[in-house]
Amino acid sequence: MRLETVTVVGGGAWGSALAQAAATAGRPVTLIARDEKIVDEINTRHTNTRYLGGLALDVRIVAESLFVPADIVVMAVPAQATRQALAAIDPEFLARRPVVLTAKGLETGTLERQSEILGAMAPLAVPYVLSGPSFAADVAAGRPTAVTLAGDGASDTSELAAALAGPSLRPYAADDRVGVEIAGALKNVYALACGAVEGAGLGFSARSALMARAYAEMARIVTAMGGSATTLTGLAGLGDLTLSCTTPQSRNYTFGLALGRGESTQEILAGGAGLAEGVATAPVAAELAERFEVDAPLVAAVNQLLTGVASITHIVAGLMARPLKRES
Ligand SMILES: NC(=O)C1=CN([C@@H]2O[C@H](COP(=O)(O)OP(=O)(O)OC[C@H]3O[C@@H](n4cnc5c(N)ncnc54)[C@H](OP(=O)(O)O)[C@@H]3O)[C@@H](O)[C@H]2O)C=CC1
Ligand SMILES: O=C(CO)COP(=O)(O)O
Repeated sequence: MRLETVTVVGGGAWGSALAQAAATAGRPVTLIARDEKIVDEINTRHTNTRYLGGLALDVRIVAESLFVPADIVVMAVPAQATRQALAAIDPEFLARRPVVLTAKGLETGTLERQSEILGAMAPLAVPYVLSGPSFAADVAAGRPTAVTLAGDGASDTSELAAALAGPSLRPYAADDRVGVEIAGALKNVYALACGAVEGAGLGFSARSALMARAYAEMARIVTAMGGSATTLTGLAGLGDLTLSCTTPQSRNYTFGLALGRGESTQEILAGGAGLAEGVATAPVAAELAERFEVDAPLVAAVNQLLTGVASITHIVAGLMARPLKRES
């Protein structure tokens, strides 16, 4: 199959960064942004100041407001917007083509993963998931990043990985699409928790303990949902959990910092916080954990914090008082 041209759907930070990676690797790339002002700015000034500040974008990136078919389609809108963005694309343009899903979240209401949404909206598309430790600012600036690109084992992911690779973006091919999708969504929930621990001044020992227990919880959820725990040892699991749980460069971590300092979810949202996918994903993850009968106290704790039913002091005391058990 020819894998030369790329269309990236989503004119935000991540879509622009992925378009930049494709362009600097010499691939013809079109970036689809729904905001005409952003389309115009990218085409004329070669910047996307709203989402990437003054960073210079590759002049070869062509921005459009309407979908342009390509050999590879990359979806890079927020997880809750993927269904709507796909609805604007004729499914025939996606049929039998690789569609790379990059949003890290689970859909409210349906509880669906991104590939399930794609399956409903464009059943003949060939779904892949790209995830891992990769801030848009780093990818766009050409700093070295490595990610997991997962198919379902039925298709040749290595060929697609080669078609997406560039000097600063190194995709590793994998087959556990479910594991990668769940890991990417859950790390945002745990990043909220880790930010809250720092915001409440509970110390880095607590944060590291939380990360390790989050990893164990993630493994229980992933395996219950049909993914592999081994996937979590890689970039999309340990790699992204480590990145997002340790720095305020993560929007989820920053949202958690504010929660830990005592601000409510509503106050933080009203203050114009950047996209924090974990906020919408946390209740979905709790529902899925219940459906798959998985013990997920940390997902539950994040939901308590987000809804404001308990203070962080109370929540942490509850976690510390859980019955002692063997580590697993
Ligand atoms: N930023 C990052 O470092 C990374 C982000 N991701 C993931 O990528 C996804 C997108 O994040 P990111 O780009 O950072 O988010 P941003 O908030 O930077 O950008 C979101 C973009 O999506 C557009 N959009 C929103 N709703 C729709 C819609 N219904 N139809 C079409 N376009 C829409 C927005 O348009 P408008 O400007 O008009 O509102 C905006 O261009 C998230 O799931 C995130 O977890 C993954 C790895 C890294
Ligand atoms: O997923 C990311 C880095 O891998 C980006 O994290 P945030 O969405 O929390 O900023």
